[in-house]
Amino acid sequence: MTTVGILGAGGRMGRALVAALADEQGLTLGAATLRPGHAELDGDAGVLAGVGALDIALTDDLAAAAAAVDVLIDFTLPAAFEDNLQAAVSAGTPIVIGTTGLDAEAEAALDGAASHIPIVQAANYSSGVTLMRRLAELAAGALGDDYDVEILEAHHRLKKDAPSGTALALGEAVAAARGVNLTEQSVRSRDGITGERPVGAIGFQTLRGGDIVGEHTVMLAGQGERIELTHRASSRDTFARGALRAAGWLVHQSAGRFDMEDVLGLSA
Ligand SMILES: NC(=O)c1ccc[n+]([C@@H]2O[C@H](COP(=O)([O-])OP(=O)(O)OC[C@H]3O[C@@H](n4cnc5c(N)ncnc54)[C@H](O)[C@@H]3O)[C@@H](O)[C@H]2O)c1
Ligand SMILES: O=C(O)C1=N[C@H](C(=O)O)CCC1
Repeated sequence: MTTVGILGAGGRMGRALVAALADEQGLTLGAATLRPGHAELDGDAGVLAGVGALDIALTDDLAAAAAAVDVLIDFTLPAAFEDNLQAAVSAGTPIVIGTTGLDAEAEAALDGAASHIPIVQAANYSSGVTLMRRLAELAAGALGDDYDVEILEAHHRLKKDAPSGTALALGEAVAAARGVNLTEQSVRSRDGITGERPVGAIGFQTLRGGDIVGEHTVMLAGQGERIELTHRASSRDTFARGALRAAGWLVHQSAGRFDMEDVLGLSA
C-alpha cells in the first residue's frame, strides 16, 4: 500500500483529495497538513473532509509529514510552495504539484529539486484537459496565424490567481505549435482604444463568479468560421482522481520532472 501525504488538507482540493483517497485502491492517507495556526489542527483529516474519521491527525509539522509517507501531494498556495518543496527534497519524498500561480523563481526551484526527487507538475490533473492541450497544439499548428487564438477561462469567485494555470498551459501549447514565445505574444487585457488585433496575438479572457469549478475554451477564429475547444469540470473529484493517479505512478519513477502527459503515457 502506498501512503500519501496531503499538504493543505483544509483547502477545497485538499478535502477533495482526502475524500477521494478514502475509496482509492492501492493508496492510503498517511499524513495531512494544515497551515500553522489553522483552527482544525490536531483534528481528524477524514472528519474535516466529510468522510468520517480516518485516524490521521491534521498537523503543521511538514518535515514529519514528508518523512512519514511514500509520496506528497501539494495543492496549496504559491506562498507555501518553497517550504513544501524543501520538505519533500529533505525527506527524499516524491511530490505531485497542483498549486498554480507559481513564478519563475519557483519554476527554477522545481528544476533544481527534480535532480533529487521525482516530481509531477500539472496545472490541471483532469484527463480531458491533458488531451485538450494536445488538441489545441494540433489545431494551432495546422491553422496558423490566419486563425486568431483567444483562451477563455471561468472559475469560482474565491480563486486567487489569473489567468488560470490551465489557461496559461493551453497558451503554451499554442505558442509551441506556432514556434513563438508566449510572453511576447500574450494579450491579457483590453480596454479603451486598443487598435486592431495584432497578428499572432494569443488573447486571454478571465471570468470569475459563484462556484464555477473550472471551464476553459480555446477559440481559433478565422474568416467565415471558428473552432472552439471547450472543457468543463463539474466536480473537483476529477482533479483529485487525476492527482492520485499521478501519485501512484510517481512512486515508481526516478528523480526527474514529469507532467500529466507522462502519467497518461501520451508523451511522444
Ligand atoms: N492542478 C489542478 O488540477 C488544480 C485543480 C484545482 C486547483 N488547483 C490549484 O490548487 C491550489 C489550491 O486550490 P484550492 O481551490 O484548494 O484553494 P484553497 O484556498 O481552498 O486551498 C488552499 C489551502 O492551502 C492552505 N495552506 C496555505 N499555506 C499552507 C501551508 N503552509 N501548509 C499547509 N496548508 C497551507 C490554505 O490554508 C488553504 O486551506 C490553487 O493554486 C489552485 O489553482 C489546481
Ligand atoms: O479552482 C481552481 O483554482 C483551479 N485551478 C486550476 C488552474 O488554475 O488552472 C485548475 C482548475 C481549477
